[in-house]
Amino acid sequence: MHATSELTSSKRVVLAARGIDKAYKRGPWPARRMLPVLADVNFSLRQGEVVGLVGENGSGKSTLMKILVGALAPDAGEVERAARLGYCPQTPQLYERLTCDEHFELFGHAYGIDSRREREARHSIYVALGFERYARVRVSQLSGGTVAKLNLGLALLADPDVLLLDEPYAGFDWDTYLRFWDLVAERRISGRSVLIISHFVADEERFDRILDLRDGRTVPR
Ligand SMILES: Nc1ncnc2c1ncn2[C@@H]1O[C@H](COP(=O)(O)OP(=O)(O)OP(=O)(O)O)[C@@H](O)[C@H]1O
Repeated sequence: MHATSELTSSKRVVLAARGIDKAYKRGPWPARRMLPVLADVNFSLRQGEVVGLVGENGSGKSTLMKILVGALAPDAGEVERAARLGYCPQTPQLYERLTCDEHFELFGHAYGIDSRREREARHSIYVALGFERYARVRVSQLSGGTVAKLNLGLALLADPDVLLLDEPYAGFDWDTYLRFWDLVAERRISGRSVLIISHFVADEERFDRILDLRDGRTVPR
């Protein structure tokens, strides 16, 4: 793990969750019961931190991520967002008939970025992740790995202060995996924060902190 984690502890908190509970309804009526997934989760992310949230399949990682970004309401607890967030969901929310370029244009409009800045950002994302040659290819014709690059690229487009990534490197080849970590390291140096959730962590030294999600709670490793 990075030696600077003590340094970052003096930095401001950009995202915090306190006392988060979440349960889902399960099973057919009338045998419906509540399945508790998160129980009193407390979490914070500081400026310039790269944090891993690790847990086995079904442990509630995506549920917590959705609550952190505001896509899902918790049953109890609160989330404080003190910076601009970018979110890369586990299942890409893309349009089959649109090309990569068209996605960047569409998301650029949605983020309110002017078209010159959007084109510059798009170009550097293509170069950083190595998929410029697919710029004019429709999503329906892209490989799974390229879809994952586009999904990540769209989260990067508005240059958010905090990047929340749900299983970002699952479909990446080795070269892209290394490019991904270069990109994360650059963001870290420039004071931006990254939260990565995954069911496995191969390179612990790339993170400032790793938290395990176990029995509905986050436990520092
Ligand atoms: N909308 C839903 N309704 C009912 N149960 C749900 C719903 N979403 C998730 N669950 C259940 O909540 C638990 C946690 O799911 P979640 O997707 O948060 O886990 P995860 O740690 O991200 O899993 P994975 O590593 O497989 O992606 C699982 O048992 C899942 O089946």
